[in-house]
Amino acid sequence: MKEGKEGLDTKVKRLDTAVDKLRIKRKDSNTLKVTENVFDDATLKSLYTLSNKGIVQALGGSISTGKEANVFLGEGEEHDIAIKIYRISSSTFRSMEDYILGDPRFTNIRHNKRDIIFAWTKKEFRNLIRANEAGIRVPVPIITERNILIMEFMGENEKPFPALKDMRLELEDGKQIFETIIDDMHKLYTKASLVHGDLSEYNILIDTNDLTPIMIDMGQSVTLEHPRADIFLKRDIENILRYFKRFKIDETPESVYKRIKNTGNEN
Ligand SMILES: Nc1ncnc2c1ncn2[C@@H]1O[C@H](COP(=O)(O)OP(=O)(O)OP(=O)(O)O)[C@@H](O)[C@H]1O
Repeated sequence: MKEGKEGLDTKVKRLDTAVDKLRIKRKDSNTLKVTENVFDDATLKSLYTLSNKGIVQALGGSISTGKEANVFLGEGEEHDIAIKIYRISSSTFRSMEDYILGDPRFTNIRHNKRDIIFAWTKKEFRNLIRANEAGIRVPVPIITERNILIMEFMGENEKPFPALKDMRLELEDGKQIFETIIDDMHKLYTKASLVHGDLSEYNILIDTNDLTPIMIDMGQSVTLEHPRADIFLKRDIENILRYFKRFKIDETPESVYKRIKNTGNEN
């Protein structure tokens, strides 16, 4: 039966099947209980679509409940995946609107909450693609379906890598991570033409095998044409320098700003 033409009963039955399917397969018995408010009908339907496509094989435990989104572990076609679900009931969508409206990639968005959240999800997907193509370590995005973003799971044995804020680092390791982050910010600016916009020790995970920093949470990242791109860049720099002060970094906001924008010494 064609979608849109089915009766309410059929629809509800289909959603029930979706819940059952996910329930049977889910690994963590608390997942649905903890997160009932995430799984509204529309979101369940999207999960069901992703499950039918084989992209989500199973829904795992909750990794995080953030201000706007929940992140779950999932089983993908070949590897573990991270499933980021923006809550339709998110209360911060006004600020989302500010970031979307200054972005020339999203000029035709209708100004209702749902459309803004779907656009936001796509925006994070596209930003991750651009960052990945610029050679920055980010979760490789796989697909979006309305308010759901599926991406590479950054972690091991079903445990996400720790955030930078939770690492205890030796001085030399801290210095090395700082250098990589500035390099990444430079690549993001000059190659991907993006500014992260919310960069801090909270939105950088650390691969514990080789201490590579991994940038995450790129929904709010903006293109350089955005009227506030430069303000966001300066704020990102301030955040990073504030955190890395403890590693006796010999840089100022001005010197880092120059390094990030410098296009002169590319090989
Ligand atoms: N691809 C991923 N692989 C593993 N863990 C992830 C991934 N993406 C996000 N996480 C985990 O989920 C947490 C929240 O992710 P993210 O910052 O993208 O969501 P958020 O809802 O914007 O969070 P917040 O509101 O706290 O800023 C991260 O700190 C990290 O622990």
